Amino acid sequence: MNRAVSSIRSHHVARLGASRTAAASFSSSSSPEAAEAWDGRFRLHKPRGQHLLTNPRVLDAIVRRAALRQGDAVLEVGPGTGNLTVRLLASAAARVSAVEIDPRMVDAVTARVDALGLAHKLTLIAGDAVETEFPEFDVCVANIPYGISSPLIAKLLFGPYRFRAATLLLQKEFARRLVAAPGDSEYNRLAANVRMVADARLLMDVSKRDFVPVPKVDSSLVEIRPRAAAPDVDLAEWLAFTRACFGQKNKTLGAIFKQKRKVLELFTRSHGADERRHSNAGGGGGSRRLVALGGGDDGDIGDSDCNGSYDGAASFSEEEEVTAFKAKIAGALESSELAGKRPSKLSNDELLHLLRLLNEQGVRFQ
Ligand SMILES: C[S@@+](CC[C@H](N)C(=O)[O-])C[C@H]1O[C@@H](n2cnc3c(N)ncnc32)[C@H](O)[C@@H]1O
Repeated sequence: MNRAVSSIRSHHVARLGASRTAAASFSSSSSPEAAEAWDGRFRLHKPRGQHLLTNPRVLDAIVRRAALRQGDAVLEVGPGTGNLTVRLLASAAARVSAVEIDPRMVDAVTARVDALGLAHKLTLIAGDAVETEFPEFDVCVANIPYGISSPLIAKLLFGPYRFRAATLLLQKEFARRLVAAPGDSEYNRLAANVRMVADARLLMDVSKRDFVPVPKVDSSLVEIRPRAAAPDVDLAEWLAFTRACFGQKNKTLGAIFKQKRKVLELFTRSHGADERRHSNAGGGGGSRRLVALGGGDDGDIGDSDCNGSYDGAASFSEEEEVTAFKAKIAGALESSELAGKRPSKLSNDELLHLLRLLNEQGVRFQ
């Protein structure tokens, strides 16, 4: 979110009559499939996730499942040549803002929307959706490049945005991990973090044959609804805690938090956090960290099981302190009765209970 928006093009040129004619031509019953087909006018870049969704019935279904309301402001990420964009523009939505990284796609969607007389409803933002500040929106509807799924969802859910729902087409396996519940074989940090702030559900599966060029993977449409009330936890602390827990999700929590390296890492961090808290007294540092997480950070909320690395070592004089610190961690685990449990089997309430006990003992993750 730190980088400036590279350019914004707003179009206010069309007449309403032209929009109505255009709107009529997007329903699958009246539009020939050729309207969505790719004519090969330039090379599509697979590393940019440029797989265009060309099945009009699937495109119509996505807009239907998004349940747009009269007057909605819609955010689309990666409009490509505009197959979804034109349907969003023809819906009840008042306006669509679309963020596209590839200038060739920006030109393609601009020309198409101009020709349909719908440009007055579209704001096209040329830039990287992970870095670019989004305008206000009510709903996000997008067939996104799958490579940015995790940072984009982190930005939507842990950034400053307030919106009703995001209806996103995602890689099928990623979608399954996103909606997994505690105890499911796919349950993971991503799902735990999303569950903390939102409800996520699968809407439908989409075959890879509905895209051009055909990708290696199938897709699923997912709806993510942020909860109205913010959870009663410092989210930056929670995200750092789940990183520690799920880094080795097949180990028990007792085994994870007994490791010398982990204890030393937490010891150093907790002492650093104490110093930061004292120097920041009354400063509201938690929320500032969260804003950074929305885009300036690595945006990771758990799609990769990564272990934090730590290269520090305790000096002799610290050894006793570290031993006492280790005992505090063990004490918190014991009173939670979760030492023998794997994080992937636990609900967020159980994990949150453990985090609170650890925090009470002065153990900090952020
Ligand atoms: C999967 S295609 C979807 C195209 C179109 N929405 C459709 O359904 O046919 C993803 C689009 O996102 C664009 N894109 C890739 N990375 C992006 C990023 N970081 N920010 C914004 N757009 C990006 C690609 O150029 C491409 O147009």
